[in-house]
Amino acid sequence: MGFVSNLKIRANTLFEYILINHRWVIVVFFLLPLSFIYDIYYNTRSWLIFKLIRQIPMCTARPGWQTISFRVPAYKSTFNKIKINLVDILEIDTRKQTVRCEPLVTMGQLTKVLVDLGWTIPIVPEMDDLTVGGLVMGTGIETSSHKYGLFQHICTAFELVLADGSLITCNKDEHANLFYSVPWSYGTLGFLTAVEIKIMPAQRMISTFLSESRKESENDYVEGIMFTYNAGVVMTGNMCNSVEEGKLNEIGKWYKPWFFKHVESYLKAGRGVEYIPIRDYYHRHTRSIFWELQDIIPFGNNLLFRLLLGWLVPPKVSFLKRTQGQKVKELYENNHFIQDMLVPADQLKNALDVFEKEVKIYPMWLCPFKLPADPGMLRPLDGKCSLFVDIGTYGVPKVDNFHPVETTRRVEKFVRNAKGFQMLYADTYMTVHEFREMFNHTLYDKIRKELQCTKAFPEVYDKICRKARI
Ligand SMILES: NC(=O)C1=CN([C@@H]2O[C@H](COP(=O)(O)OP(=O)(O)OC[C@H]3O[C@@H](n4cnc5c(N)ncnc54)[C@H](OP(=O)(O)O)[C@@H]3O)[C@@H](O)[C@H]2O)C=CC1
Ligand SMILES: CC(C)=CCC[C@@H](C)[C@H]1CC[C@@]2(C)C3=C(CC[C@]12C)[C@@]1(C)CC[C@H](O)C(C)(C)[C@@H]1CC3
Repeated sequence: MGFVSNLKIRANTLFEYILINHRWVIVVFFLLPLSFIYDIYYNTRSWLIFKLIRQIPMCTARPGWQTISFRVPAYKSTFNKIKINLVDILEIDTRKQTVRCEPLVTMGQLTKVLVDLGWTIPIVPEMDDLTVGGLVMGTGIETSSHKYGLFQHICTAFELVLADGSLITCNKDEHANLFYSVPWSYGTLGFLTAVEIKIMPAQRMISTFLSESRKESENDYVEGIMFTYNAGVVMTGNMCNSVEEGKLNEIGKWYKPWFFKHVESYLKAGRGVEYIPIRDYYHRHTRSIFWELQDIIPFGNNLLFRLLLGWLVPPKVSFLKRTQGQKVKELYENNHFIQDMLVPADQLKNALDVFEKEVKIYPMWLCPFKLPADPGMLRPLDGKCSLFVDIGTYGVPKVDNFHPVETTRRVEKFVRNAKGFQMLYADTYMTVHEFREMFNHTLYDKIRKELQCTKAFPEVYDKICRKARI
């Protein structure tokens, strides 16, 4: 008789009767074998993880189609994917003038929270969905970069989980070598868990002054768009709080013309000043995805379309990517050129000639930036802080002899010889040797050895080369 019968519990079913009066039946025939199988499963899993998976390099589990680049990383299907679903802004310290945020915080999310509180980050890379993690591990640039440098130069600390599982915080004073090696390392030194970024007070408007001349030291923002080889518009902007009567232009409103089309109208109109709300300015190229949306929705800038559906635009880059299919992909591969090349300012004229000869794509984006002489992957040639220009070409080449690989390789060669750099979200056809010639690996190699990254993470080249992307 089962001991529970003394408690006068009535069994309603046979199963309950056995459970109450003869529990050993369940335990011996079911629970013991189940416990045995459970232990075998977890022990085998643990053994496998330790022996095999630890030999497989790691990457983040963020799906390839979500990333802001043309391709999907091939390694996402073979590497050990580590979930880093950290999506929040952690702390805004107005006394220290910093914001601490997690790697999946996006630019759109960050500017919304900060600007509402009267703050901003000095460089807000264009496109709402760019993430802090991607911008730190890759790079970020905007029209205030002539003053503040690249995205990495406004970051004051990185918090990472290293290959051995330890958590480390690095900045200019503590673990400085690691701090300078993280930018452009594409997740090959550790997993980023938090970033501290400088903030500064934001004023509500930006007055943009569209003219042919530019005075870098006096302007908060400088941007150029070339519409032909000979004609372009230079925009300089400053933050301000008041608006001149009749000069407010809320370019972010859904019914407004696409920004680059609006800028183009200044080719005829000549100089002009206008006042733009700060977030509208930051995300001015978002609605038209620079000028890429015109190839996808040819009537997207038509007034009727803007009035009716403009509020839904743009589609998410990640959704476009997810749904493009093989044929569209091939079409883009063979007839489209998407590159950002960073060249020393004194090479700008030569670079414009090369782009005119090789691709003839307009509009062309020009964004000056300052490159401090910090240690790391990017080193200005003479070891002094110098001015560079990002030349952004996105579109269909208008030359007869365009060949996706050969043309890109010729442009890459020019950039290497000019001591410039290629942005690595785009296709790169450089060999590993050419890549190491463009990017200084001295500190990177040292840190990888020190942190025992060899088995845990691949090298940058193996994540960004053409072979690693589908
Ligand atoms: N205005 C601008 O400056 C623009 C910049 N870009 C480019 O877009 C890219 C950013 O796109 P986004 O979609 O945000 O980022 P991605 O998801 O493309 O990530 C870029 C790289 O950063 C690594 N990475 C991201 N988060 C972490 C983390 N927490 N720990 C370790 N590694 C991490 C990724 O590693 P893994 O492969 O393992 O996931 C990947 O190699 C940048 O490379 C930038 O240069 C694009 C448009 C405009
Ligand atoms: C430094 C700066 C300002 C870079 C801007 C880069 C953008 C113009 C690039 C980044 C991602 C990008 C390559 C992308 C595309 C166009 C150019 C983009 C937006 C598109 C939308 C073109 C159409 C394609 O079918 C597809 C959807 C895959 C891609 C996605 C990524």
